[in-house]
Amino acid sequence: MSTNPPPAFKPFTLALIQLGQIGSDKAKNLTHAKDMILKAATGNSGSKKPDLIVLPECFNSPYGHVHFPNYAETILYRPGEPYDISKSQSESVKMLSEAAKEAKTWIIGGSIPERSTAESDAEFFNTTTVYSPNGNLVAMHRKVHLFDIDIPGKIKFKESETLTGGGSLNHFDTEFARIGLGICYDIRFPEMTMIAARKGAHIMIYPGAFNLTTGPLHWELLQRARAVDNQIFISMCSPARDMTAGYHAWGHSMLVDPMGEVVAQTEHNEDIVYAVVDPQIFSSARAGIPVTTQRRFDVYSEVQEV
Ligand SMILES: NC(=O)CCC(=O)C(=O)O
Repeated sequence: MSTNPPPAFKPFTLALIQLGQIGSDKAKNLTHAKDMILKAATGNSGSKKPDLIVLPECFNSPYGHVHFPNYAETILYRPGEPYDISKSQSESVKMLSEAAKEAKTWIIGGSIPERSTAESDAEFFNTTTVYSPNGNLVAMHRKVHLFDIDIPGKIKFKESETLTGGGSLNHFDTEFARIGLGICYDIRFPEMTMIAARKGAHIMIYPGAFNLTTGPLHWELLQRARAVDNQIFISMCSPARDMTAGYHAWGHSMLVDPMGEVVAQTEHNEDIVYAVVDPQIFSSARAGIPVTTQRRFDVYSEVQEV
């Protein structure tokens, strides 16, 4: 993770694609995702063309641990090293790179199941990749906290049946902001957001896919909590809800500002949410309630290991 000073925070337009039609046919999933990126890139009547487009978690595959190995792609990205897209073994990476170039926008490519190597002893990750407007792959994040839950009678899910958790925290810099990365369940771990905020992130973006049990209770609450605690913007981008799929996503893709207000959101159908990320709210929240300068690290140090 870079420790350079963050870029100046400038207003930018975000487009969250709450993608529908994610089925078992990967080629169709990729074609539809690209079409939606190009549609999102034109903006809507009330907004300018977006600077950054975000896809949801697991956009090229059905969501479920049995599917991950079958849909996984080998990316072989090494942070800080140039990446030759033309030699990439990942069709999703190639599509996202082309889409970023055609749309001339930054893209956070939701997430895909990733295979660490082409060898038989490969590990599998839930991975997001990031593209600059010239189509370069510039950052990657592997979901750190795997979604392993069991709420009797409601939902049981165990990503760790086939996935391994990522081992790093990641952000990237654009010409308008420093952007921290997480994936879905990662939002339940405030440490991650706190570290990103203290490293200068202006916004944390989480491709995600909550469900019909935890979604209504926690989806908005967690985003507002992380936003207020850290006085940064928080956004989560979900797939659309498909009641014929094995996993029912909550939807409600949204952007929350540093005061904890929901700036924009949608319901559960396929949709594109456009929102302006306004640095003025970031500055006024921090000036009015100056917790970022009132922290008592002298007191907290004793609980670091608890
Ligand atoms: N895909 C996920 O990580 C789902 C997380 C979730 O639903 C939760 O309640 O947390």
